[in-house]
Formats: sequence, structure tokens, C-alpha cells
Amino acid sequence: MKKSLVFLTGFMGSGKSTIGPLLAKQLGYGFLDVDELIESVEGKSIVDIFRERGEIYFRNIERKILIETVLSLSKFVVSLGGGTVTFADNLYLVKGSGILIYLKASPEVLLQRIKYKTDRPLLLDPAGNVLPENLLLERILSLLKIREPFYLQADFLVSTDDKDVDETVNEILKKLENKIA
Ligand SMILES: Nc1ncnc2c1ncn2[C@@H]1O[C@H](COP(=O)(O)OP(=O)(O)OP(=O)(O)O)[C@@H](O)[C@H]1O
Ligand SMILES: O=C(O)C1=C[C@@H](O)[C@@H](O)[C@H](O)C1
Ligand SMILES: [Mg+2]
Repeated sequence: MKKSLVFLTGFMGSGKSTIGPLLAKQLGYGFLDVDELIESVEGKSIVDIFRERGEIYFRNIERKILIETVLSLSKFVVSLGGGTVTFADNLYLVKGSGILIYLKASPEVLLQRIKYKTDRPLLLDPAGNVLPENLLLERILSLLKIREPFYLQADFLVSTDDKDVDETVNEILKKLENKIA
């Protein structure tokens, strides 16, 4: 059966928030970024949510928004958070409602894309500072090891390492042909 919800998953910096709106425009779909919705519902940044309430609080909000708002959308592209499909049975729920696409990038490319960013709490040190490059790469590698088995359960993956943003969108459009309503 053809579906009308497209989900983007992948590691922090893989391009979910960048590709999502461009893909939605090409498909004539609406666009929603789960991280942005969480920030607007909570009235604070994700860094502040993690710092003040902790990761489990964040995961429960993320899951509630997924179930109560996101899964019933139609003709939408949804950029998930980097950890959404790794928590509880979120992966199963997402795959049951739409097409899941894994935006894959190598650890080295991810490192280059995210090394100066301060808005990803899982990549900061306990004091909230950006990690030095060697420790950041270690963090990326250890998280990817746990997460990639979840990401790889997507309906298909697109490697973004040697592509620019437009090439990535075009490859997704090609792979989605005949699969969505
Ligand atoms: N081929 C590509 N596809 C996607 N993004 C790319 C590509 N090449 C370079 N980039 C850059 O990589 C960065 C991806 O960051 P983005 O915020 O979209 O990641 P994200 O997956 O949403 O991360 P998070 O899980 O933290 O929300 C952007 O700065 C984007 O311009
Ligand atoms: O990979 C993750 O666990 C996260 C990724 C971001 O999208 C945010 O959802 C948050 O920073 C956590
Ligand atoms: Mg994002």
C-alpha cells in the first residue's frame, strides 16, 4: 500500500532538518521537525530540556509527540530526532505509519559537520562545552555502534557523504517514486 508520510532518520548532523523541508517542497507535502516541535511545546531549547530535566524526560516528550501528533499526519515529511527510533517501540510505530529513510554519513563526515555546534546535548561535556575533536569522534563512534542497527531498519538509506544537499534530495525523490501517495 502507498503511504503518505515520509520520515527521515539518522545520526546528529546527517541532514534530517536540512533535507526535510526541501524534500517536502518537492513532494508538495507539509513539513514537521520533531525537535523544533518539542522546543516550541516546552518553550525551551533542547539543550536546556536535557540540562534541566534529563534525557528520559526528553524521550518521553518526544514519544508523546510522536504518538499524539506525528503518526496521524498525512502528506508530510517528518524530520525525526537522531535518537527517536532508538527509544521504546518508536521504530515500530514509525515504520507502521510511513516510509522511513536513513540519511547515512560516515563518522568522519559527521565530525566535520558537527564539531563546532553547541546545540546537541549528547555531544557536549558535562559542563556543556563542545568536546575536543578526538573525544567527539569517540562519542560519535560509540553512539553509532548502538544506533546503526536501528537506523538500518529503514525502508532505504541514502549516503550523503559525497553529495551536496540537492543531490541528496534528488536521490531520495528517485527512490520514493511509486512508493508514496
Ligand atoms: N548531502 C548533505 N545532506 C544533508 N546535509 C548536508 C549535506 N552536505 C552537507 N550537509 C550539512 O550538514 C549539516 C546537517 O545538519 P542538520 O541540522 O540538518 O542535521 P540533523 O540530522 O537534523 O541533526 P540533529 O539530529 O542534531 O537534529 C547541515 O549544516 C548541512 O548543510
Ligand atoms: O541523537 C540524539 O539523541 C538527539 C538528536 C537531536 O535530533 C535531538 O533530538 C537531541 O539533541 C538528541
Ligand atoms: Mg535536526
